[in-house]
Amino acid sequence: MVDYRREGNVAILTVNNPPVNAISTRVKDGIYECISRAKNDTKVSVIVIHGHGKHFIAGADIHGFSGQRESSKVVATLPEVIAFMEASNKPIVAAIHGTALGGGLEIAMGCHYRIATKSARVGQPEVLIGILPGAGGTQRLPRLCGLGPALDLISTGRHIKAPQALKLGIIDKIVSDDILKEGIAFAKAVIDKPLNGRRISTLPVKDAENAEQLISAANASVRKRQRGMMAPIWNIKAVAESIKLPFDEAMEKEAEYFTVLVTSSQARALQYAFFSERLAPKWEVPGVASYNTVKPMNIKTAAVIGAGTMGTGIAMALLNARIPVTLVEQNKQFLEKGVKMIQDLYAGSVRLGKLTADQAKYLLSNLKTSLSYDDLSTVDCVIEAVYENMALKKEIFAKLDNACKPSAVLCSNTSSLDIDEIASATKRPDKVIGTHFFVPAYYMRLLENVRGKLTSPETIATVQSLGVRIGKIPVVVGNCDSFVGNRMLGTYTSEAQFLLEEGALPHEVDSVIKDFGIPIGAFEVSDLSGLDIGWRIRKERYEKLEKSGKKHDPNARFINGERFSPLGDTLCEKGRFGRKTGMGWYRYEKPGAKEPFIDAEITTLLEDYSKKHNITRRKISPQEIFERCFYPLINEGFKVLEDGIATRPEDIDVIWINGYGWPKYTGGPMYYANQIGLDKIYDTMCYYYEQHPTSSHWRPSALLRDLAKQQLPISQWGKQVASRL
Ligand SMILES: CC(C)(COP(=O)(O)OP(=O)(O)OC[C@H]1O[C@@H](n2cnc3c(N)ncnc32)[C@H](O)[C@@H]1OP(=O)(O)O)[C@@H](O)C(=O)NCCC(=O)NCCSC(=O)C[C@@H](O)CCCCCCCCCCCCC(=O)O
Repeated sequence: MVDYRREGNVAILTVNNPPVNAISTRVKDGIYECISRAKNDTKVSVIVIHGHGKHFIAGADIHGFSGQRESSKVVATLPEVIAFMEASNKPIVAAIHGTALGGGLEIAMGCHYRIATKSARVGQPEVLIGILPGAGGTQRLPRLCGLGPALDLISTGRHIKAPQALKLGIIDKIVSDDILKEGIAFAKAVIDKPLNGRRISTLPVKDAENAEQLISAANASVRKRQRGMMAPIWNIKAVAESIKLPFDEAMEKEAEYFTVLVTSSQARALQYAFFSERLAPKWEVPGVASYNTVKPMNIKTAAVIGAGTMGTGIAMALLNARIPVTLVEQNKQFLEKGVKMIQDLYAGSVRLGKLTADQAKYLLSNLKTSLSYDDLSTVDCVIEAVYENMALKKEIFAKLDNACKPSAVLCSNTSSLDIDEIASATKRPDKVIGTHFFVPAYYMRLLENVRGKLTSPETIATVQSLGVRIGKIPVVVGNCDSFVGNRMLGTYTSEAQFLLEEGALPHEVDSVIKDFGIPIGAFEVSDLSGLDIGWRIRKERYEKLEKSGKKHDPNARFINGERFSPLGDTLCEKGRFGRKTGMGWYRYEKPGAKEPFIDAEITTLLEDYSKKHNITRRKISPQEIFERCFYPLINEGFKVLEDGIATRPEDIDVIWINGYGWPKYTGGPMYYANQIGLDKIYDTMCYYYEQHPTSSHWRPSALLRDLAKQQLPISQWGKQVASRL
């Protein structure tokens, strides 16, 4: 785990714990033993610590916070090991490449010098997994780089690159990529330098005079950006101790606050989410294939069909990953508008300093445009991103099938339509797959990859690997109406509207949703994305119904015996499409304005509606709103597992956290269900199903029922499903 060797008078400690050199008990013990050995070795004058593989040290082993810890041979805790390093009379140099994160940076700060390669990143990301830097990070970082930057880095968890770390004084020098050679050379040059002033714990905190202002600004930012999370508040509190107490006493506070956080349910949920996100790309279709049995195709070039918001966003996601893209539209004007959208977004990134002008120019140089599918004969992958219309999509896929080389993978960005039907328009259904991106596609991390009945494992592997390459978290799901995310969302949006019919107002429903931690309410989001989008899809369904001989009544509150709310259609008929028309479920100052206001017209419309349908409006409690919005959604997640549409509860959680703003600190809907108690959810489902028998989303899932009855956690779901098959 930690190797020791000596080169002349330099002791070299190599941390070797793949894949990221995380600090396990054995690594911690190894560092302690090697430092002791170097201290006692009379031939050693200076010590270099570095990491084997891609990283210096990416922090403590996260598995250790909730699992069983290995017993320690040397007993000293990590903070004690770091204090032992700092007290050494022989200089210690941290030679950093890859990342020095969390406990890795804390170890580096226990050293007397820190050098790093230019591409190295450092940070204290503990807050993101619900804890705080518990090995002196909250006390040494403000002494090293100042209170303001330390508060920022520790409360946000963001990583910074070596050049910025150098500016902040976190590292002493940027060196070439031959990090060990550089470390040894640097160490030799500092052998005789006095260590006074190099032991960070002995230094005063920089910027202490502005402490009050800096701490209240940090707290204000947390309230705004990390609402509902407890870790950022405790992180700030721990850093604030650095200006109130001497180092040793503040370290005791750090340990006390660390204990509060590490035992919290938020920390457990965030750590579960951390590992779930890393599990998602490792897809598995039980009994068929999995990520480690199939090789993906290498995508060298891609095309995107449709230059609207979705198509241009997808094109940018590909361009950002240096994949040349051909953007195709049927109409020159649309194409030019799309290209302008991309150019403007890159120009904005340049203005914000996220890209240099040269980088933006390079990215744009990989964008080609075309009005003809004939230009797609050599591309490896095409992503269709036109509006949701089956006939149109089938027409496009038939044309793509003729125009593209036989090995090309054909993807549809549909958010709800049947992939098998789309694939049936081609002679290569094995190469057809859904790639459901989320708006804005260049930013949102979720990619829901929808496999059809005939999609080949190689095609699945290809889009999963492409997803990782373009910085997404790809999740494989099965084909059903609206797939996983939108299928579960459907229960929530329907129930939100039923609540309006029965007495709630849009802002009342939205505030319960936001209080739970979802950043935007159901009605706010509907106004943001445009009510007309759902209306168009529904109108297609009404037409289909009519074709099958069933007349659609615009006032109908039931379709095929299932409760339905026509309220969305009513608003659209009045031209209330949401923000873009200045009115939807809310009123806006003008079309396009962002701030929603409660609209008296909507209140009247709802009252009239309820009267017309003989519904007695009543005050609906926040608890009822909560249960009615979220329990059917969770229940649908269980049904999705039962149906084999999702292969793991973790995948559903990743979808909801990364595509729908579900608060990560609750772990996602499936993990959260366990926290509420599966029996409680099941009983509540039964209660509402009795009251609302015409809403099938209240029918409890059999899987939920079985687990609840046997008092089993969701982790046992696989066995339950298997036992019924
Ligand atoms: C490092 C990354 C940036 C790499 O990203 P990349 O995309 O390249 O790769 P992946 O993310 O896919 O990761 C690859 C692989 O590695 C696994 N992994 C990554 N990091 C860790 C980790 N830290 N632990 C375990 N495993 C990790 C990952 O799961 C993948 O595995 P797979 O099987 O899927 O291949 C990126 O990975 C990243 O950002 N990692 C997380 C970095 C991080 O969060 N670091 C902080 C960790 S927490 C920490 O360091 C806490 C410290 O402050 C120390 C706290 C000490 C506490 C001691 C308290 C004592 C209190 C005193 C009490 C005294 C009284 C008493 O004793 O009683």
